[in-house]
Amino acid sequence: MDVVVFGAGSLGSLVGGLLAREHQVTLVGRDPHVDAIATDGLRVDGEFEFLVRPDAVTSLPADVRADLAVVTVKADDTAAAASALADCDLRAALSLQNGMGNEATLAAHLDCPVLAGTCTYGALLAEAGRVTCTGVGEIALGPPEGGTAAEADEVGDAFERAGFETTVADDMPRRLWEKLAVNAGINATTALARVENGALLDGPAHAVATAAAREAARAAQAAGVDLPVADAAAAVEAVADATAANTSSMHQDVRAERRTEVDAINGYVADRAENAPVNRTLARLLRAWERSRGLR
Ligand SMILES: NC(=O)C1=CN([C@@H]2O[C@H](COP(=O)(O)OP(=O)(O)OC[C@H]3O[C@@H](n4cnc5c(N)ncnc54)[C@H](OP(=O)(O)O)[C@@H]3O)[C@@H](O)[C@H]2O)C=CC1
Ligand SMILES: CC(C)(CO)C(=O)C(=O)O
Repeated sequence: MDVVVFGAGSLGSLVGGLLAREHQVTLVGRDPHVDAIATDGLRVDGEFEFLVRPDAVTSLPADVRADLAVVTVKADDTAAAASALADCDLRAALSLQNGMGNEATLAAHLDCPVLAGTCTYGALLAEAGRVTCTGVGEIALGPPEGGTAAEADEVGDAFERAGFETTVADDMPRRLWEKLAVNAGINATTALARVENGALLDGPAHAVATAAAREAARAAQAAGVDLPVADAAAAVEAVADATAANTSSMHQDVRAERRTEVDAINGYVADRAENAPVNRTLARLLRAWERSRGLR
């Protein structure tokens, strides 16, 4: 497969690096990372140890043709990524981003089927030209509205051949909402409390994280998705346990003084639930912090 990975930061570099062992990959990212890959290749370490030499560019040339575009920018950059990809001749696109609404943004710009994905691999861009896999997880992908599609089978097959733990799923709406509930519970709570994910397993932040996830499950139910409230709270606990030593992506953003994905996570829940005081409060606090840093 010819694959464009748009957003060669932490996750995009890991996914692109793994795909490049089997497929023709072009990474779209920023210098100095792109320059280092073009010069010395991309090193993947941590749970893996290999060097690959994918193409790497800072912007896509006009009229690119590819079988697949994998989108791995932060949620706020999805619209810009979609318009950069709009002139390409693509057979399919796949979002592996956290937060809700990315597939709809891509579909509004792209003239190809857009697939939804959830990803539980952990990735950290360690330095220019080197990405660390901090945890092997799973990629689930399928049509965002659920059901099956030939493109999902083809993309799933391509990921499997590249060595990913892959599930082609016919229940992506439920999976997307469950991942949203997990991120709603863990990300903002850990970012504001400045704690690692494992600190949510007990102690004062546990109730905040599980309450945010329960609200997300109620918003899912209001959207017609069968996500039991107890399952959402249990998912937060299971992920906090499995990733206890992790600094969540939102906590990393706050540490690095970067704008967060709060609008696509807690903000999304707060806007869709009839009553979501915990998500609304978490979103307001994060937005207040972003405002104080000139990030919004
Ligand atoms: N990291 C992880 O382990 C996981 C991340 N995710 C999700 O994946 C998504 C990406 O996360 P992550 O990889 O950590 O984020 P990063 O910020 O590390 O990566 C995104 C990269 O895309 C670049 N980028 C954005 N717009 C453009 C553009 N127009 N042209 C070229 N490059 C661009 C960014 O550059 P710049 O910053 O300069 O704009 C950045 O380098 C998020 O939704 C996250 O929640 C999901 C599961 C695991
Ligand atoms: C699963 C979790 C919470 C792992 O840290 C994550 O997706 C994130 O940090 O964005």
